[in-house]
Amino acid sequence: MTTPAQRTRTDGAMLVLEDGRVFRGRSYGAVGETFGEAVFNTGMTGYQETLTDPSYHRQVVVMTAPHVGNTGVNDEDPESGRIWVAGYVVRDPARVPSNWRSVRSLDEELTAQGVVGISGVDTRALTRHLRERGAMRVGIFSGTGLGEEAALLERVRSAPQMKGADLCGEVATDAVYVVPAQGTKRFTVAAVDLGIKGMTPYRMAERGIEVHVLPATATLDEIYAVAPDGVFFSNGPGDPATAEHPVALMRGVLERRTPLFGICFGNQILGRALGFGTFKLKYGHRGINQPVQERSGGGTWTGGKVEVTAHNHGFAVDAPLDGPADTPYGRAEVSHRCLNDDVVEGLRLLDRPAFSVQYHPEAAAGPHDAAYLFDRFVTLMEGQRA
Ligand SMILES: NC(=O)CC[C@H](N)C(=O)O
Repeated sequence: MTTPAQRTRTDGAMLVLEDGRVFRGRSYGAVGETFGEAVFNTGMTGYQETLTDPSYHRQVVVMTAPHVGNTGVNDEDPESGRIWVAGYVVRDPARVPSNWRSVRSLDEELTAQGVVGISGVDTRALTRHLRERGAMRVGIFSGTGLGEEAALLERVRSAPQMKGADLCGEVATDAVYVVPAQGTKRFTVAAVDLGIKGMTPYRMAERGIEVHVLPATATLDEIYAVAPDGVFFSNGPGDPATAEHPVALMRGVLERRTPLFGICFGNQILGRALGFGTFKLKYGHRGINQPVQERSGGGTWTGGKVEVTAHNHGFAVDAPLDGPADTPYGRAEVSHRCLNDDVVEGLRLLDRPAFSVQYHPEAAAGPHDAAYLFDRFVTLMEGQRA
């Protein structure tokens, strides 16, 4: 393997999109080749959290922020034990990282983890292309992987699609683990790991919740064996239309009327459990400054407040924005919508203790506008005890 120090900055790399558009740049991270779905992330900060978010499994992430790697890599910020993105595209990588927590450069980290990237790409032009044409398959090639454009294009076109991909089983834990409550334990939550980010159990733990993280293949009996006050369904990669087992599990939880909270993939699973469809967005939402409005009112629901939120989703729920709909589990309404494009960003049951959001209240790196959703989950569990 070529180390970043050995490599000359002129080592060429090529990015080939499924529709035939090609971008040339320099090798960044590991040398070799990789395939995935090309998506763009508009966050100006949080590249470590992005890289290690399991929901990015099989995606090649294009950063719109022009300088990436400025603060290097530390051992505290990862959302999981490894980098999950399939490939990484940046414009201008930091040559000298600078931060008091930095232990190595991002280039070194990508290389050590075998993640193939490309730098020196006009990421603005690439992002505009993806916005116009939609997310699509892509390949990055460097070193001996560089070859005839036509042959490379052929290989990109034979890579798997994100639509129809069933990926939770590839990223979720195999064994149960427990994240202890901080301070006095108040509640027990069973969290179904569909690709959970490390910050999520932490946000619950700091509210006195002991979190039992269960594999995506867990059964309803295994969930109830921990005597949960609430059940949580996490974020995760792939197409929610394939997630038959999580949908069946969630229906079991809804039938028992156990307080339920879902994030991102968990919101899509709730949509499906209620009988709504899901669909693929043209290019998705990925960034940390998306405006979302809470539509639901009453109690702790604000009926109009706008929050700035972190997103990473390429699919969405198809549910009616105009008022509650009847479902097998009572009335359900769209609780939140994205102000950019009216995409459903949250669901709420009116007759059972269950809600979910499409975005990320655990939000590392920030913003923390939506942290109240964890308090709302606590309130549901308190209500069930009363
Ligand atoms: N972060 C997530 O949970 C993503 C959910 C789903 N894989 C999507 O892309 O929409």
